Amino acid sequence: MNIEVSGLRVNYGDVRAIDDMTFSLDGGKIYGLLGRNGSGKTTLMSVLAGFRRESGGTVRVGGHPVFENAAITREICLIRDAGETIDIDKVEDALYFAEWLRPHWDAAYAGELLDRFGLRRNMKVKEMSKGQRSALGVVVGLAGRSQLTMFDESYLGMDAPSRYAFYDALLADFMEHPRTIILSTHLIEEYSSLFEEVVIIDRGRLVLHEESQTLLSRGTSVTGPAGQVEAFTAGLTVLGAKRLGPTASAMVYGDLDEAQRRKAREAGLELGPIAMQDLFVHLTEGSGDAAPAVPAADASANPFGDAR
Ligand SMILES: Nc1ncnc2c1ncn2[C@@H]1O[C@H](COP(=O)(O)OP(=O)(O)OP(=O)(O)O)[C@@H](O)[C@H]1O
Repeated sequence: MNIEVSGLRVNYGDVRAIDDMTFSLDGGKIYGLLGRNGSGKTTLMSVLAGFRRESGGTVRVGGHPVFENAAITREICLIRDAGETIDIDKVEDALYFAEWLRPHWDAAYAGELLDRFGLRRNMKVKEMSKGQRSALGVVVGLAGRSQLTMFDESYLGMDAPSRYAFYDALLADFMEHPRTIILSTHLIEEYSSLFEEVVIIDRGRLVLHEESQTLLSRGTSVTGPAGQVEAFTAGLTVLGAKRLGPTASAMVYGDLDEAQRRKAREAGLELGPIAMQDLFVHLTEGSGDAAPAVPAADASANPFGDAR
């Protein structure tokens, strides 16, 4: 299910949570929606799900407006952090409700997932732990097989084995039943390998939307003799650097061309990937401007700082 967002604005009274946001997603992929606290992720997903009306601009899912459009919202599922089932008595009631609501509901798969997360049908939702409630949300989200499925930090409270079980289940089920999945998370490194494309927002504005691989290719770690690392990175955008004895390692933002890579090799430097989380921090720090620029002062500052 494709998504087109054009000039979107969402206000809460005087607060503008989304400001002139435009992007489009082809659908049929797993997307990461990343942004710092209060950047507008939940607001954006609420509008995509039809829970909230846009204040301006347009949102189309599968080519149709979403708000108060039952034909399209029945194909959309948004699972919030504590699960969307919190006012429901028992797990079995949550499943019954989901089956009634979701046209592609797979009851057998829901049963499998309950076992995988150690949930029982007769459990009372209000007596479940936060992690168990999140797991129930995940079961409802996955077994619903909605054309557009969004998980808004739905892993909150889930322990590491449960989160890994979620990633495995999500990927396996997505391969068998491709659909559009949007995951918002602050656990960027845990999730990053799932994302085919990434949308980063900051203070209600789009920072970037691109393939994960393209984003990752913008960052390079440079490791080797400290003097050589410093000489090589002079004039480049250095996100961070550390030094251990005679060896230093720096994270560089921006494409390195073949000549630069050759120069690095000749200087005995090792080039490697850097983590998506480091790129995210760089892209969203400071002013929150849409352009992923580093203030000139940062580029010229000595990134090796006190470590020298
Ligand atoms: N009901 C509301 N009333 C007023 N302001 C709100 C409301 N909900 C959200 N906001 C504001 O809108 C902005 C975006 O909030 P939103 O919850 O969408 O961010 P988020 O990216 O999901 O944050 P987090 O990562 O902390 O969950 C914030 O400035 C927030 O204070």
